[in-house]
Amino acid sequence: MNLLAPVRRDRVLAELPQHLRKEAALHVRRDFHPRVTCACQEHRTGTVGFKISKVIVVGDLSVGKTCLINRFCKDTFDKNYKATIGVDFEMERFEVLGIPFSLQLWDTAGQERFKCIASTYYRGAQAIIIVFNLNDVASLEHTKQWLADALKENDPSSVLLFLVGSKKDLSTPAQYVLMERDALKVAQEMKAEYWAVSSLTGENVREFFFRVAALTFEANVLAELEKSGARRIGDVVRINSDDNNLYLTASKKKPTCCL
Ligand SMILES: Nc1nc2c(ncn2[C@@H]2O[C@H](COP(=O)(O)OP(=O)(O)OP(=O)(O)O)[C@@H](O)[C@H]2O)c(=O)[nH]1
Ligand SMILES: [Mg+2]
Repeated sequence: MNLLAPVRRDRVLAELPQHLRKEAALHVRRDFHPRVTCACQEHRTGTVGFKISKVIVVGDLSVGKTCLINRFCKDTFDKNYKATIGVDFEMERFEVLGIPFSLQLWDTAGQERFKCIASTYYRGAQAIIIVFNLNDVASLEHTKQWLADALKENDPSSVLLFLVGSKKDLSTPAQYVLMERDALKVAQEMKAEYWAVSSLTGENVREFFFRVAALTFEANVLAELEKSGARRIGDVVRINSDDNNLYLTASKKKPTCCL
């Protein structure tokens, strides 16, 4: 893979992609954080343009993790089940607000016998995608355990969480409504952003990964700004301490400028 090849035109993000459900979103701002927009305009994003952010995808066997990644990265869908053995990964390059940004998508095995190998790849993730099957309530219940395992290897205070219901094409509207109600509750408990997708039809797949790329990028730039001391003392820059953040955890002081 050539890291220097131009970014595909359909991987260019000029605006913040929106959440699916406001009840379970990482934040509900319409635009990128003003500091991020400002830093990108001035090319003050530190190492973000050169960084590859790691995203891990976990969940029960056969919920559709591999199909989800393949639909987005290769625009393909295979109706035959081929279990992932250990892990697999795909690299996807974006341009966000004019800055190159790459996501490394780690597709892990859901089968118990491969879990041990897969879990050795959990460390250092900037985002965790927990997938369940919208037509299988047990797979939703198991997401809590998948999350707990993934968090053992990562910093819970900085990692972004996404709870994704798969195989939306297989549920009737009435079944979907019931499942979504439960899934939103789980997402809120986890402080995860909720999505529902179909890799067969492609519904919401692109929107979802664009959101992952945008929020991971935004968190990275904010962390860089914080690290580089480009903030004023007492002006805490944290993605999870924003006014519009539903999962508010810390007290905050509103930024008054983009520095
Ligand atoms: N109808 C439908 N079938 C799907 C969808 N996504 C995946 N599948 C099917 O579900 C089965 C399992 O999909 P995979 O993507 O291999 O599942 P996985 O989560 O990667 O499984 P492991 O690698 O064992 O953990 C395959 O037969 C897919 O064709 C979807 O959106 N709709
Ligand atoms: Mg797989």
